[in-house]
Amino acid sequence: MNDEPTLIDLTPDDLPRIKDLEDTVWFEVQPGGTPQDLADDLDFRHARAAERGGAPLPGEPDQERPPLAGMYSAYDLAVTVPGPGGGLTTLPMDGLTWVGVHPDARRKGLLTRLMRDHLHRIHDRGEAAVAGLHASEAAIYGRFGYGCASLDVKLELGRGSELKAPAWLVGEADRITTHVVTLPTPEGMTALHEAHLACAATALGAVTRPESKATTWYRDFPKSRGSKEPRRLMLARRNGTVTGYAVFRRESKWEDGSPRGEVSVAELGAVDLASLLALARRLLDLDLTSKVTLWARRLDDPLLWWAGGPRAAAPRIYDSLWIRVVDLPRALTDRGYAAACEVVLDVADELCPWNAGRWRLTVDGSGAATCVRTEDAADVELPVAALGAAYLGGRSLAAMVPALSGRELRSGAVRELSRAMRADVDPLGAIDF
Ligand SMILES: CC(=O)SCCNC(=O)CCNC(=O)[C@H](O)C(C)(C)COP(=O)(O)OP(=O)(O)OC[C@H]1O[C@@H](n2cnc3c(N)ncnc32)[C@H](O)[C@@H]1OP(=O)(O)O
Repeated sequence: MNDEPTLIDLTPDDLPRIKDLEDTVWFEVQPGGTPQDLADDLDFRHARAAERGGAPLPGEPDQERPPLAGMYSAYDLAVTVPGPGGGLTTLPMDGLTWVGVHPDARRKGLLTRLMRDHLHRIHDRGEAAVAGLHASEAAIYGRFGYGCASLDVKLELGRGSELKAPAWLVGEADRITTHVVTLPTPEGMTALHEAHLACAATALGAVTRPESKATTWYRDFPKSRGSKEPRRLMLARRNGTVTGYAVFRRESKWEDGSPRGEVSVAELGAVDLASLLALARRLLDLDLTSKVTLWARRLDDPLLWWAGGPRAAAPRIYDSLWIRVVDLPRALTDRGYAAACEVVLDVADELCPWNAGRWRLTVDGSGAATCVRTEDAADVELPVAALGAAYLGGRSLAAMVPALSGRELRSGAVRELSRAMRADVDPLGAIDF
């Protein structure tokens, strides 16, 4: 690389060089893909890049615009978090995506510059108090203050697997009807978005797509999906009202003259257990298939236990949503708590210095909190990443504080905070973004 790259806003005019960078970084080239294909996927309000300086290098075409050395973008998402009194609440989340640094520019601190830019811009905009992401590699984002807040539990069930749900629930599931439509028609995408929002509001950890991307999220690229069918949407209805949905696609396979089709379920949401059961029973009984893979479930998922537990459902576990507290007092007061507590936190946060230092977090008996600056002695020292990891209530701060080089300075304070932040159930894995 020649000169130091300059950070710039990206616009639709940059699509050709965005595609050049993306193809080089990810080497997942879509057959027949064009720069214009990326236009709907990017949110140009958030798309930023590092533009390379200097003259073209030997072998490079002399283009009007220099190549990009790195880029990122983000979506205006929402995430469902613990609310006061055991309820749930949905908050804005700035979802980082499209992070890539050119192979020639890597390990020279460019991602570090881009991350500072991203987090400082979120803070300056003041729209979301937390940021989130899916990591391509687990070792990257802890250093930038993100903590892994939920797991992606992948379940694999054979066709016809028996789901041993209680009899009362089976009776209710029998009264749910399901039907399948093909995506991405405008009607299908509208129905999907409505179901997605309704179900996400009832599921801890669920991430929701922005309105602006609702119709384009699942665009179909027939050339690159190979032998897989287009995505399908299964909707569950009770008395005409949609109560759940699944986004899935099948891949036809045959072995020794027998059908061995595979079903991959990218999203499965339900506002109640009966709808979840009805959708799962239908997905497990699709003709010409032998295996159903369900992504982004949770370890205490009823489906896993109805199916017979870990031995039967072969769970594979990955890190799902990484959360970064960007505006600490807002983030800690926007969510609710399971128990009263009063602790002084001493937070380490180099990248977002406005969060660093001592904060008094006071939670009342209803689970609502205040969080104010204080000069009082700290009860707990902890890195900001620990608050991100505990944010959805799925991970125990008591386990994390010593593991993440935190320290308890008042006996019992970590336990108090840990209990207050915990949720009753595990968070669901987040949708892809
Ligand atoms: C939210 C998302 O979009 S996730 C997608 C992330 N993108 C990718 O994985 C695409 C392929 N990889 C890349 O484009 C690049 O290697 C990136 C973006 C991961 C890293 O960019 P770089 O500019 O090389 O990172 P940078 O030089 O700022 O490194 C900062 C630190 O992170 C470390 N680091 C960077 N990438 C990795 C990694 N993959 N694994 C472990 N450590 C890493 C560096 O060693 C460095 O550590 P140090 O501060 O102790 O020296």
